[in-house]
Amino acid sequence: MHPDVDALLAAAHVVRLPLATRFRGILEREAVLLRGPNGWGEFAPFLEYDDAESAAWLAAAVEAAWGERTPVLRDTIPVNATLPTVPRERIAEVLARFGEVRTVKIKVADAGETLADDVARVREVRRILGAEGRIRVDANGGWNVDQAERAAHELAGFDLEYLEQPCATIDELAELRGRLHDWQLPIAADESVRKSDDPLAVARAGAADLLVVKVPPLGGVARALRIVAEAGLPAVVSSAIDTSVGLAMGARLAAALPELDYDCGLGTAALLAADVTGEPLLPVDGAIPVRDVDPDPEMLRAHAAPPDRVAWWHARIRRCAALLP
Ligand SMILES: O=C(O)CCC(=O)c1ccccc1C(=O)O
Ligand SMILES: [Mg+2]
Repeated sequence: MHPDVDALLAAAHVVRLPLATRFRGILEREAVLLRGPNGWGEFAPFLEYDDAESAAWLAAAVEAAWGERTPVLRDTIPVNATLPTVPRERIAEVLARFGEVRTVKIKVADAGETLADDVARVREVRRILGAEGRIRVDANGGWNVDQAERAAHELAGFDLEYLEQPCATIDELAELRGRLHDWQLPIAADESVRKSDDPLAVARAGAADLLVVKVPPLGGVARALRIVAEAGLPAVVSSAIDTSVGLAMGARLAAALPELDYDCGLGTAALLAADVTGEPLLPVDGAIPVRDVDPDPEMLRAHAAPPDRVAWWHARIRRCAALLP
């Protein structure tokens, strides 16, 4: 199952794709697509991640392209729209990229934004979606416990589905969860799962009501399935501004989970201005299909990263491959 590093480099296509809107401060997304005997995998840890963290992403890409497939239980995955921190006037236009979705995840607590800005965005999304729509917010750990409690208070009238990673640490999440208990506002853990040495610690601490799980940081579909089973909590599968190849990896996990009660964060092909296939995994009627994605060689060529970036990614793959189990 494990290709050696020369096989990995021979299988690698490094691309740089434009985003339709700024996300996490970036306007372009670099990714490596790897073709193995069993399909395609994606290796795209964010540029600032260290090698230890990035090695899990490589393990996931290798599993996708060289490993066995997990049996799937469903053939489409309901997804949410993901709303980056955009001005209120642009919200309708960004959401329209996702087509007909019933669920929106709104980024909040971004640097330079006030709680009033976040509340205004949530209000606008509720107006667009109507009372039936589902809204969740993701603070990426940007609030302390008091700020998060305050935000929960201000957002109380908008019938939120859950708060994703309101605070950075497991202790803070546990404290907040205690304070919000009477409010019936669930807390989802994302970074506390994918960036922790122990992805089960947050569940063991009783610090979250549900888990956000992503295939690459958890080292693959098989390991992510084990983590969800051991945690014993509901899970939402999400992504990281992946190409359609990476989204297909997430869809496979979502399709294999025994229970899937929440719409998944796998609609983000809508945030790309270009993808690697002419048949991208864009949401249709609020869902994406579970299927293999084969990049179009023409599109890989058209979006090939510049030579210095290819060399940078090859060096990163070499270092991460040395850390694989
Ligand atoms: O979950 C989603 O709706 C999409 C993915 C997403 O929000 C995300 C994308 C890139 C990096 C971090 C995150 C995150 O969930 O925190
Ligand atoms: Mg998140």
